[in-house]
Amino acid sequence: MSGWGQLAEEALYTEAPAGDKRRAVSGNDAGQSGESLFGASVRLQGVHKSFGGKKVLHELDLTIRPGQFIAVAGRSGSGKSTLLRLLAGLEKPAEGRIEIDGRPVSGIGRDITVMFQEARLLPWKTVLDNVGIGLSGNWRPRALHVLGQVGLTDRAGEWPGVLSGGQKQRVALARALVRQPKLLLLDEPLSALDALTRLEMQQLIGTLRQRHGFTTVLVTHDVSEAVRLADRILLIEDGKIALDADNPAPWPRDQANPEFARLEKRVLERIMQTGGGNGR
Ligand SMILES: Nc1ncnc2c1ncn2[C@@H]1O[C@H](COP(=O)(O)OP(=O)(O)OP(=O)(O)O)[C@@H](O)[C@H]1O
Repeated sequence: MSGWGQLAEEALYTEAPAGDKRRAVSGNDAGQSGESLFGASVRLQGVHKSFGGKKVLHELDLTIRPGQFIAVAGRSGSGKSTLLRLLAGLEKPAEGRIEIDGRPVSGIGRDITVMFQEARLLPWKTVLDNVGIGLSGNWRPRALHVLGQVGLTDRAGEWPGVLSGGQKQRVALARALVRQPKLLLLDEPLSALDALTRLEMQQLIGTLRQRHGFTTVLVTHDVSEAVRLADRILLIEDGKIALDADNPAPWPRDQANPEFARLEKRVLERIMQTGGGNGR
């Protein structure tokens, strides 16, 4: 996974402008189909991205409906994080257009928040203050409300150092959600967690997404995670979308559901077929 750098860190903590008409954090937008009046629409047209002459993404066309949950899978080095960084405005495409709600990408902080593999909490701030980093005005009731949604109300006054890895990621999730994003970008946020904590976090993210209706793009190596969480799964290989599959299984998704197993098998087989064509 590539680093997001200082720019991302600073932008992550920037508050949405005053008067911005955000849906209340207790809103309920996303239906079973993932359609939402609140989530951002995303459109990529003819996107090319190279590093040092090496094509990473090319001729990428993609439309994401408001409120849809997309998982991006693929072999290591296939360009998943690059796609996420392009959506966040942290990288510019060499060619092509990327629009969020019909406007060119303007960066993290306003409508877009991100969650990384590491929670990136400030150790000298309490849990509550970490959630509220960069916010001004009367943010505490809102931050406490969101901490309640991730099950950490009673830890609000503690230091991050005493939390478990899963609890730290819950704080990071609260910090992302308190900004009421229209687009949530998840760059393998659960990959460092143990299996049980990971399952609990998947459930939490899926439930909160259903409740709030934000559009979500999750980069993951874990095909089960992709099928459990996403309405639609993209597989990137050789800079292109090698598979674009809708998930027929209804939320909450049960691994025992035959549709779940069929889709998981299909994605895994496709990954095996691709054979690491990028040579990485
Ligand atoms: N800033 C950069 N400068 C040069 N090359 C880069 C840069 N960012 C990414 N790359 C290269 O682009 C390719 C795709 O990287 P990317 O991080 O998008 O892959 P990924 O699919 O997210 O990989 P992983 O699953 O291992 O995290 C890799 O070959 C990587 O080395």
